Amino acid sequence: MIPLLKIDGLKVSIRTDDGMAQVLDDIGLTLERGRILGVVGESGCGKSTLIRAVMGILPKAAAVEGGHIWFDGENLLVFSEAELNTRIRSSGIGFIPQDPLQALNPVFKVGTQLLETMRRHAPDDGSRGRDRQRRHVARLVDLLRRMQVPDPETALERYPHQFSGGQRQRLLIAAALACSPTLLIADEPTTALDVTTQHQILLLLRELVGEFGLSLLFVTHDFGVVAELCDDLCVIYAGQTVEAGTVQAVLQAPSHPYTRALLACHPDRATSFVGIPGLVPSPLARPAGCQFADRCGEALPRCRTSSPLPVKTRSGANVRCVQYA
Ligand SMILES: Nc1ncnc2c1ncn2[C@@H]1O[C@H](COP(=O)(O)OP(=O)(O)OP(=O)(O)O)[C@@H](O)[C@H]1O
Repeated sequence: MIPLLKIDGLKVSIRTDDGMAQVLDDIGLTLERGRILGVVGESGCGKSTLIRAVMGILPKAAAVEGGHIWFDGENLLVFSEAELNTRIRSSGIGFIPQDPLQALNPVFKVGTQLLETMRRHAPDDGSRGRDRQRRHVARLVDLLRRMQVPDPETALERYPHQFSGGQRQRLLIAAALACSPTLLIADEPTTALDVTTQHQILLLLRELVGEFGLSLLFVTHDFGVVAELCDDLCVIYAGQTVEAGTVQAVLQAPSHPYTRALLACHPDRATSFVGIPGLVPSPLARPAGCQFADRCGEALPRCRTSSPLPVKTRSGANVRCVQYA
């Protein structure tokens, strides 16, 4: 069966006052049906731009310079705005944002906001007017009950501030599911939550993937979350996929020096507070050769001149590093 989402060779640049920023430069990933793929990378690696490219909401100054985004076998990059609206942003892909407080307008009731999303994006089921509205309310109440939001019948009448952070995130998961998508994209949805609430939300997401037959693309910088939630993992650095494989393969035997450096920084593994020295290169001034070479403890002279392509290692993961080329 073809994967639900497959991205290959994706290149995106953004026009800025200081010149063209090469933000994505050869991103590749595969999300199989019914699986959870974690996309990991430091701040500034291009995770949000990748999500925007998949959802067709890149900024106007952005240009896709190469590659494909295959969704259910169709290249989203050739879809018109109208097709993206009716087929992708509605029933195709559901999005769970990082910050529910920012995503929900504080002055409108939760029901008003979620129903507006459904009014605009829910697939046409033949119902009209009040009948359609009644169906949407019933679907939302069912979903809120499933998300274990307290008093789901009255929740729609409440305002965002009347919910806790974890409950607000559950509201947004319900909103993302309301139009019955096949792909869910979550952008660090548990970052602002305490550890217990984070664990509950991750558990809920895992259950929903099985129950609703979804695939989940989960963006995070936290390997702990990846280990707990994901089946597969794609590590990105400076707009490139540097390592991709099953979570088991990559976490047990990380091949790319960047993956190893990121893992060494994780609180569960680090013996003291450490970080990777140096910064992600600016997309306005990408170095020649391997993008990680300047920060890599294992860099060889040729790393600064040759740009390796991803190759399969013995663990089954794909790695972009001259050591394996
Ligand atoms: N509209 C834009 N104009 C100029 N540069 C941009 C724009 N959007 C993103 N960039 C640059 O592209 C790079 C990747 O940004 P992006 O937000 O995709 O990274 P990220 O991995 O999601 O980071 P974070 O985890 O901090 O959100 C950064 O260097 C950023 O400054």
